Amino acid sequence: MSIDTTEPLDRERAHLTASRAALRAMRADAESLDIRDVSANWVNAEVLQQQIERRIEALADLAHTPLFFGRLDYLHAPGADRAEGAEGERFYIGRRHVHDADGDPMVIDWRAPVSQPFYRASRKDPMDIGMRRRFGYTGGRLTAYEDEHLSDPAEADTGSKLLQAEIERPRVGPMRDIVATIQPEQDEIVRAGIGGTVCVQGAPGTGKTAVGLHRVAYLLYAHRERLARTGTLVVGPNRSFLHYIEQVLPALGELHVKQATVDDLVAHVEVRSTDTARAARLKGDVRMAEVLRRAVRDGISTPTEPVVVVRGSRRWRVPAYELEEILGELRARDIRYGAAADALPQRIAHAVLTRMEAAGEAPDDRVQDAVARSQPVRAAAKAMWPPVDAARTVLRLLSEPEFLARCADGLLSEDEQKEILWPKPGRGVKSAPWSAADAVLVDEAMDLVRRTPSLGHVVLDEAQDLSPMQYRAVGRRCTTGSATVLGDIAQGTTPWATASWREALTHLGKPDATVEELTRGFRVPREVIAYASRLLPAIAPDLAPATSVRESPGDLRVRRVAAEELTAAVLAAGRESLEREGSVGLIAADARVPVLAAALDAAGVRYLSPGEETTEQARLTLVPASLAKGLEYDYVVLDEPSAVVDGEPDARTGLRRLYVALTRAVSGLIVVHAAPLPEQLAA
Ligand SMILES: Nc1ncnc2c1ncn2[C@@H]1O[C@H](COP(=O)(O)OP(=O)(O)OP(=O)(O)O)[C@@H](O)[C@H]1O
Repeated sequence: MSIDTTEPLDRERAHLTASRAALRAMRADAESLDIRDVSANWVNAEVLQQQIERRIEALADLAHTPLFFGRLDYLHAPGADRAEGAEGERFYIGRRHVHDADGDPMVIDWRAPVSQPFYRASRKDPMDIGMRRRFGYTGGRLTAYEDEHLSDPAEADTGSKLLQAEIERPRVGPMRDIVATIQPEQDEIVRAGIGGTVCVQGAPGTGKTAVGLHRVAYLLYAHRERLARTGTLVVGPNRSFLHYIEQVLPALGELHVKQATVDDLVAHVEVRSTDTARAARLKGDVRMAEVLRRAVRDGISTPTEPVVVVRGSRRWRVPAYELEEILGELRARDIRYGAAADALPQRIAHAVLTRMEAAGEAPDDRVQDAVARSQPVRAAAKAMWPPVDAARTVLRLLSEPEFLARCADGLLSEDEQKEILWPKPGRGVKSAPWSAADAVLVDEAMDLVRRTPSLGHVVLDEAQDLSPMQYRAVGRRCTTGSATVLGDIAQGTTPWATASWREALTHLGKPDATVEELTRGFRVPREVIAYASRLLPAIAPDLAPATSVRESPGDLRVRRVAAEELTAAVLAAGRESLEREGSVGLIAADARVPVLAAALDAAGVRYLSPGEETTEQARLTLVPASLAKGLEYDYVVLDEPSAVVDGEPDARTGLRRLYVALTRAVSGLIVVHAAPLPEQLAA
């Protein structure tokens, strides 16, 4: 390996300049396209114009994201049969494809098959690569390169300094893409086929979120048309997290991926109350799916009267027993409640038509439609299979003890039923005291009535925190597509957090998904992860601690102070951290946040809320422990660990919350406490 700054660098800079010029020309071409002559009608023209505008948008030259970050020199032309004399080819690898005026590639998209060896080739398997070159940039300027001759046995494998520099880079601002340094084990997940669902268990900072986002970008490249039709979605735990990650995909040229929380997906009713932990757990229990199925079907009733249809001078009669048969058949079929309701009048009409034919008439489809729409048939169908409003059904379930008892018979104990009933019955869908867990029930009920449309691919981040009913809600949004499920059992902080990925995947409707594990940590320094891992035996005994790829051991300090000095000491630690480069996160139990906010205000220290972008001027964020998940800061000051633990309904959840808070630091962690540390940490 060599880091060189002489002449070859000039050649590479020249290629960069030429590539940027080529990109500008591509954009100018797109801008000057005149579609008036080629599109026959205005609908086509509109669609075409939109596509062109998207292309122009995607071709923007972003000053701070280098156009290419790597180069591959193949030993032979890819695809050529490697005959002697076949010439090797050189490819520059970047965030998007750039070609010159003749259409020859100047930069290859990182997602293209020829780019793959950039991420995967090794000395063991050089993948026909003679040389792999990585480029280093400083403020948009190409300043260094690093070569590996993978087939040269004499060259020592010393690891990449540029990779190391990228990992150690001080953090400011939102999450960035890792496209220049995706690691082989990450690349395998990024490029896994679209057909299957992949679940990734990974310790804090192993790149789960990064991998999930790059996977979406990869799938959009490899299956652009299909996914443009069906759509893609990234699901994250909360708004601040979504703000933190929202610029990664646009930087990769993907501007149209939806991002949402689970609550957003099921926002059919206004959430205005909170459940007890026990009620929320019960409402998230998978038994509720069957309770709801019964509730939705509760109104179905066996006919006792025949249907009589009058046409002209004749009366046609379908007896009750035959109606009952039709009903039985519909009940047994695995179709949505609403679809069955739509089908029922047609079925009854069919029975009428059979009678007409038997009597020598020759009715056609129009007659069948007319019969199906006739008043007696519609009335009978409505009585047998009444229309259902999903939200009203759930409202009744949570308001009427007898209705709940009927639907939950043999599923929920009396005690459990009491627990989930609202203290006061809801009056109407608009004003009822819906909780977040109730909204998920409404979503399930809606899907029982009408099938929820499925997307092509869904990425589910921080998946460990979902309840079985929430997994089902996400799962029905990818029934015909696939999913990437990312999480860490040790970071599960909801009372219903999953204990097993197999189980979670079953609820999601993807029981055959493959489960991969990532163990190399890119965020948390060695000493800090070792400290946090003291909690693992108590919170997730089956998981191995992550290893850290960071060279610096990290800066870990634990300070005990007198109770009355706690806030001042935390403030001092915050100030101390601000003297270093990069972002600072002051993490505290939610209940401690107002006190710390007041202290920061009084001291004139400017601070942000999670999700607000850190800048060179505003680098300190005050983070309630409940929002720390998924975020990272260069330096973390952790206020009173025992308060973080005590903020949760049970000790295990508390320790998991603490584990999340302890694993947000990139460079250093200062723990400040007045109360004794939790014994697992003090050990
Ligand atoms: N291959 C890589 N090259 C450079 N940086 C990386 C790489 N993989 C991950 N990182 C960085 O490591 C940090 C942690 O990544 P990420 O947030 O994706 O981890 P995570 O597994 O989702 O963590 P958590 O469990 O805490 O949510 C991020 O700053 C990310 O950019």
